[in-house]
Amino acid sequence: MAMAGAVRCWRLGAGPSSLQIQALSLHMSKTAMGASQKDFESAMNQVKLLKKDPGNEVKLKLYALYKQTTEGPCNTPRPGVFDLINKAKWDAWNALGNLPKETARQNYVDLVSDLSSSDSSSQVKPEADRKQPGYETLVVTSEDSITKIMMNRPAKKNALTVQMYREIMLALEAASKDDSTLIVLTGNGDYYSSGNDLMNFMNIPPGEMEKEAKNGAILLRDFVGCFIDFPKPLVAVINGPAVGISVTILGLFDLVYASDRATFHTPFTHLGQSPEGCSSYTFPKIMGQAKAAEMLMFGKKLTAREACAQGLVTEVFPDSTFQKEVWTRLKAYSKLPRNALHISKQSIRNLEKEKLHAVNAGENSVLQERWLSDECMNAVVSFLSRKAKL
Ligand SMILES: CCCCCC/C=C/C(=O)SCCNC(=O)CCNC(=O)[C@H](O)C(C)(C)COP(=O)(O)OP(=O)(O)OC[C@H]1O[C@@H](n2cnc3c(N)ncnc32)[C@H](O)[C@@H]1OP(=O)(O)O
Repeated sequence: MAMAGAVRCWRLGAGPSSLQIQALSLHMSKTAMGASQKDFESAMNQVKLLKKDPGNEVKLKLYALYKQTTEGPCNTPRPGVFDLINKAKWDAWNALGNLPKETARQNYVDLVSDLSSSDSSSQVKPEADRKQPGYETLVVTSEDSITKIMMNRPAKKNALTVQMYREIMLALEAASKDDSTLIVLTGNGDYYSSGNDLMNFMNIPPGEMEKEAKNGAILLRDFVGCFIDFPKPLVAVINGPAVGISVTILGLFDLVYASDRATFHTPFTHLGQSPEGCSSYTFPKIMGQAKAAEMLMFGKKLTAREACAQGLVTEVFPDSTFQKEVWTRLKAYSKLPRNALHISKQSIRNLEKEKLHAVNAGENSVLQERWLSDECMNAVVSFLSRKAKL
């Protein structure tokens, strides 16, 4: 809503200390002898420096006080019923009745002083301060109502260790309760993720195989369950190639943005394994039976553009502008009405939740058996011995 004079612009400007000093001096002048014309002018300048948009209700109040101070009581005709913005402004001004100009000026200065104080205390912290502590395999940050969960094992192509599955679940749990509007999952480095860390299958004492397979299936059930039940919009920012489970759970995301460098690969048969992440249900729904079979059964690797054409990816961006374009888009989306967005997500998901949990349980019990098979063990040993052969 544009409002002449009083609330013209909200732009980046003075640093916190100068804002605090000006807020303090405004506060001191108002308590001493009533606001002067100079205080009023200074407050008008101060409004332009606010970093945080105070919202339409406050802007209307500022507008009304500004008009009352500079022109006195409202005596212009009420704008027509369809001129919504000017009508709201007129109503706010008119509501001040015969408030004396000096009182309006004082109230304007007081209001700006309060806004400046809260604005300076809520200014954006540097990146290091925004990083949430307590994660070893992730970097979790919150900014612009977006919580970003970044997988952070770039040297291992963000392969998912047991610790990483657990930390992602914890980060999702925290994000479901924080004040963010959107949640992003992305990867650090050249890969989005190379899927399950094949070392998860190693160093298991011979007698413990069945127990470990059972534990793995429980962990996987809970991990995928978090994505099924997640109440807010989930966005995957696919910065590079994605393999295995990092691909299959994409069917549970709301938006998937990919760099044109990304690829999508689910080599389950090659690994003696079977699909998980609810992909045996979501992929045929998303891309049709034939294309899903090519990926999930025959391990066909898709380019980002192919994955987009098949409906798995929302949009593909050139790698050179990927981060800039995606984050501009997400920042705009994060300003949408939060509750409406969350309710829409939940309405869509609730239709499928029961089915998805049943699919998740079924996939995991099949996988639990697969992990004990020779086919699976041979594939893991073959990957791990590859390095030794080089
Ligand atoms: C609790 C259990 C839940 C199970 C859920 C079921 C999930 C299933 C899946 O996700 S199946 C998919 C599993 N992933 C893979 O099969 C990929 C294996 N990795 C590769 O094929 C390659 O590493 C690559 C194509 C991803 C990348 O190749 P390249 O560019 O040549 O890089 P490097 O191979 O040299 O990799 C660098 C470094 O990272 C290690 N690494 C990469 N991916 C994995 C992985 N998935 N598991 C373990 N380690 C991985 C690789 O060994 C190198 O390590 P090094 O530097 O040699 O120590």
